[in-house]
Amino acid sequence: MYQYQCLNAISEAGLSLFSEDYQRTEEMAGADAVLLRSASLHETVFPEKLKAIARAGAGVNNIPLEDCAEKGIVVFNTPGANANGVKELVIAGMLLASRDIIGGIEWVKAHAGEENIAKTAEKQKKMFAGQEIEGKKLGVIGLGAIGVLVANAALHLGMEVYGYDPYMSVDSAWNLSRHIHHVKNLETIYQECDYITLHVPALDDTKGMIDREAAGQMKDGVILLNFARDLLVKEEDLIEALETGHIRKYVTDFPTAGLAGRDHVIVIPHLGASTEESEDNCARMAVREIREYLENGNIMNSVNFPNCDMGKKGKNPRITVLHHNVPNMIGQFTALLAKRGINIADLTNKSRGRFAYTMIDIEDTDSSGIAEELSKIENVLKVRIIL
Ligand SMILES: NC(=O)c1ccc[n+]([C@@H]2O[C@H](COP(=O)([O-])OP(=O)(O)OC[C@H]3O[C@@H](n4cnc5c(N)ncnc54)[C@H](O)[C@@H]3O)[C@@H](O)[C@H]2O)c1
Ligand SMILES: O=C(O)[C@H](O)COP(=O)(O)O
Repeated sequence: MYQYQCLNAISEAGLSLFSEDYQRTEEMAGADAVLLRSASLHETVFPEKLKAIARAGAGVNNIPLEDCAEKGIVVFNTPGANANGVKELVIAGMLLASRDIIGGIEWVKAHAGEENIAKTAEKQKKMFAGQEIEGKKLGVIGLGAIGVLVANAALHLGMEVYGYDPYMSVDSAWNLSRHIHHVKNLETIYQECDYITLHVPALDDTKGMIDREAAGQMKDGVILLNFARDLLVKEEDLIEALETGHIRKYVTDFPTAGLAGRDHVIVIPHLGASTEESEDNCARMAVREIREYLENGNIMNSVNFPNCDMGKKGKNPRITVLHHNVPNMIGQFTALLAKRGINIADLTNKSRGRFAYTMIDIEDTDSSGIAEELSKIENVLKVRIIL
């Protein structure tokens, strides 16, 4: 029986995919797997039994990935599963920033109950006039699952789209419309675009990327959208640019004390992925990843270990070893099995940065004591025998 814990509300469409071999627990100490959305794990002391963490979503800056890897905990996310939900909200954000829809609706609310409201509205509506997005230039920074969808959708709305992503995947390249200008530097985006939208993860080299210098290169009156992470923008520099009107509007999915209620800022309470469809998609993918790892040892969509797949486990035990990516690990594993007279039916080893993963199918039914012996090898992080 496997135990799982949910640290955030995870859609039933996903949880119902757990078989009767899985039981929900409220205690992390007993959990084999944890599912979460944006709950922070940076202060968490991880229990020995924990094997997997699945982030039902894209961003993993709420999880200490290296720390988890050192403890032999595989962390997964659900790439692309909420991208459409975010794309739709970004388009809404662009429209809200272009037309004073919010101001207009508030005006109507304030005049509720007035007999002559229709007549007054016709007189007052010039206060809420705006501009159209068709024909304007949009810069998309980060052409991953969300960036590509936003870029293609904006193109269909008649915008001229510039995209920047030096690390773009082949999949994204396939999905991106060829009508998008693929630019090689951020300066072009800053200097050309009327709207700029951020779709990069919060990493060391992206945190604070929108600072005074970046803002200074942008066009006067630019509209900036941030549905990626608050940390990408230096708030004091942003506020300065908003006060001078250089940045005309900032639309963000991340409320902060400094921005909530401020003029020229539209703050949404992190709703990008909060749609029925995205929540269901993320939960389903997260549960499938956990089941595949716990039951077969296969890793797909990990963000701290390499992906590795040996198919469905056969009738004999499968040994899985998470370890540091250093020489002679496989030599030591196979020597240990050879010493016991155990033949290997199949073996896969994959590495990713400092970490690696080895899966071994043995031609023997008796695996007793192997896990203990393998665990003693230096640089081994976690051993599992899947029976
Ligand atoms: N608002 C929300 O609810 C919501 C929902 C999902 C994701 N997000 C955020 O959006 C981010 C992007 O999500 P995604 O699903 O598109 O992820 P993704 O991994 O598919 O795409 C990220 C893209 O950013 C690119 N990138 C990385 N560093 C870059 C850099 N320095 N300059 C330019 N491009 C760079 C990568 O090459 C990749 O193509 C997530 O990391 C998360 O922080 C927010
Ligand atoms: O990175 C993500 O997937 C989003 O920020 C969504 O976060 P949420 O699952 O907490 O809504």
